[in-house]
Amino acid sequence: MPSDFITTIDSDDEDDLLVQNGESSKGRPTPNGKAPATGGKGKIDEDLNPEFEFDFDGLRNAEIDLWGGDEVKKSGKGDNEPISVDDIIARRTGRELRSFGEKKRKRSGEDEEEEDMEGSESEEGSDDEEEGDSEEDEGEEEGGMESDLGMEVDSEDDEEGDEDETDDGEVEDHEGDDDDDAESTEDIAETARKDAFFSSEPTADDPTLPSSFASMNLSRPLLRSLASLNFSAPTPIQARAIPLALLGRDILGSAVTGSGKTAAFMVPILERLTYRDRGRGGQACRVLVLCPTRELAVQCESVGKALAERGGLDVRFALLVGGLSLNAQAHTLRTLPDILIATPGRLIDHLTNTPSFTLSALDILVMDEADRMLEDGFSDELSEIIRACPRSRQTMLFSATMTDSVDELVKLSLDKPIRVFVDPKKNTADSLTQEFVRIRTDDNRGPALLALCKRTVREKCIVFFRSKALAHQMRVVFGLLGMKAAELHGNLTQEQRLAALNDFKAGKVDYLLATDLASRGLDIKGVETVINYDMPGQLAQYTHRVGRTARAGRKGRSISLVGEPDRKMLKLAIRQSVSTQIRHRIIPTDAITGMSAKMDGLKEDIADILKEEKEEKAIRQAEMEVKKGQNMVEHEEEIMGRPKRVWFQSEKEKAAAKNTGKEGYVQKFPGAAPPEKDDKPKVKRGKYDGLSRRDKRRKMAMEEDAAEHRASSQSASIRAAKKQARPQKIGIPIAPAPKVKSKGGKKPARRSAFDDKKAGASEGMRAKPGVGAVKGKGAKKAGGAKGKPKGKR
Ligand SMILES: Nc1ncnc2c1ncn2[C@@H]1O[C@H](COP(=O)(O)OP(=O)(O)OP(=O)(O)O)[C@@H](O)[C@H]1O
Repeated sequence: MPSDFITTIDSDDEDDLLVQNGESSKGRPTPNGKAPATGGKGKIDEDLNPEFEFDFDGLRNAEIDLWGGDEVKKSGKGDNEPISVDDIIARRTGRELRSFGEKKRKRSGEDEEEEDMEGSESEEGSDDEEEGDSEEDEGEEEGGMESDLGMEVDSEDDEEGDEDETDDGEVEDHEGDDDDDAESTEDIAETARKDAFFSSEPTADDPTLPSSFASMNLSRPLLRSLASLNFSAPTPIQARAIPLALLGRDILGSAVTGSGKTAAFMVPILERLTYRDRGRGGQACRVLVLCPTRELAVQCESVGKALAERGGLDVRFALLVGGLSLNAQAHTLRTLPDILIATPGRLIDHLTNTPSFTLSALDILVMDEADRMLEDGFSDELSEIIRACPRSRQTMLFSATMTDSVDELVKLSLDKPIRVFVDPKKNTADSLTQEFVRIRTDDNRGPALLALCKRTVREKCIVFFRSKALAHQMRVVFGLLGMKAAELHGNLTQEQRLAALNDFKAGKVDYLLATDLASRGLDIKGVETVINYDMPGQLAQYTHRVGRTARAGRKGRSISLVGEPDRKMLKLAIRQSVSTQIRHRIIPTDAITGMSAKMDGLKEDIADILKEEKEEKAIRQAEMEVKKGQNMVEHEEEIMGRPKRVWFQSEKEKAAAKNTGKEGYVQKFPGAAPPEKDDKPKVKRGKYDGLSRRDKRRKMAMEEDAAEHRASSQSASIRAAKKQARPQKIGIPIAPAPKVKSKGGKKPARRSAFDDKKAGASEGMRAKPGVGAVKGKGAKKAGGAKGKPKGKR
């Protein structure tokens, strides 16, 4: 591997990458007035995927409001307005925090506002120092890229490097003929299983792939809608997946982050719903889209709604996610919405507790970020959901890091799924530049991040942390240093989570300090930089994190702080990327030491702010308790009269499932860091020890509920009610097809409820002859819904 393989950025100047990007550099001062470094830049421009030549002048996402869904707006503020760390900081420092954009506007508009210039002056000062610093640094950082990052990146060299690490599982893979033999036998067996499991239809190099949405025979309203969203041509995954999805095929879809996978399943869903039977009895929940996080579900719903509304389609959605009102959701469910977008936990809650809600008429099941959903952590919930879905459904799984491991997929009872993997060797977008910063000691991590943000990455940046506590602490530090940040992690209320996203999206804050909660699927326009404060434990996580930028053909960069323990992950990350996308960034030592001193000076303030926040929280909590008590007194009858909820998993079970998931995932990725384990000897704890009062009460209530439920016949009556309320199959009743034993002699032929004779399978799916018409033999599913597309062999 040649040592000049990776470009070294020898100062933390504003990288040329974003300055090149017309939209992002607008109005931004070029630090030091330096000409941007040219290394590799031209190459990136040339490498821009031509398939993403869309019109991106802000129209698209400006028009799809991803975070402002009705359900979200409903959660009003008022008495329970969350505590703002920014307010506490402002009170202490006597200075209100402003975003980078606001500061810039102020600076250019009102020169007299000297006090606002303070921060920016010091920023400029630090920029002026950069050149000298970086030169010094070059001297310090001897040995170029390889010794700096302590590794080689060429595949051959990698193998050599690996051989040195005798205790490395990866090395063993390369060592010894016996191992190779065993591995290859395993490979052959696995390949044979895959061949038997998946459909062998070629999709990747099919010359008949549609080059426009119009040639997919989509209905006019949908074409109108796509045009109004500026989706002028299908992305590669859309061109491959949409025609197959319209035919009702089970699909396993994978393409790099930000390549339009959401529309790849949403468009065919909407198209097929256009032809559903709307008569009495035809109404039912027909489509379920499962997402691993609430935010992703909100986003997915917004994309679907935007597509439907713009085409004037009469399709109703329901968002079933935790953190939003259960009652409102139950109410919507009673109206039998067509498409459910849900997170697993809340969906199961409704399946268990909302009378008459059932998935028995479901036609399409989609799992977004499916590899995540297939992890052990979701296993129980997933099995429960799959059990509730009819076998005859169509199933579509999508993810940028999709697995085609048969072991994991069998539980979904797929029917000859087709793998639609766009460029499976490539996991990151061509327009992404990945930078790595070597961190010598962990103490330097914080200062390095702050130096980077203070001097270089001033806005539109997501910073990923491994822990919620760290993300929160950093927010305080950012605030004290005058940088406006929001945090996004699981310790926040749903309202706070969505507010953080909205603020970031609107540019009210420059940094989103997040945990992996935000790593998957989120499509936030204009994110220029993703910083990994630490390397994540799994490669897939890394791929998704950095995939929050450089989406849909736009440019973006990731900057990862890499310490010694992250070496393996670094190797894996480099291995899966195009070499021209990799850079080594050096942050001047002076900048780090300076920042370190600043952080030391802030220690007391940080502790005080966190304490003040805690106290405020406690006061709010107490106030809430009082309110609750009052409510209880005033409305006791009504509250006690409500049916008791049944919980699918206790908190303990949930935690256990989560841990299994973590461990399982780490095993799958040999380079991954082990899950955080508590090595301390376990002291036997009381049942409710360590729980907050709220959690303790909740736990007690749950236990009571569970006990009562076992004794009562409630679930039986719900089941009976559900059975009664089960919607009829849509369309004209079709005489049951004579039972034909398939070759394997096991599964009965599938039917989709969309395969309505009246609409006609080919009409309903718009599968015109020659595009995807159903042919007798290939029509595996009832009505020929899953006939193989003509001309695709
Ligand atoms: N055909 C198209 N033309 C133009 N823009 C598109 C097209 N399809 C999707 N997009 C845009 O591309 C962006 C990324 O889409 P999407 O969020 O679906 O990506 P993804 O592949 O699901 O990413 P991830 O793997 O991170 O979940 C969105 O802003 C979307 O509006």
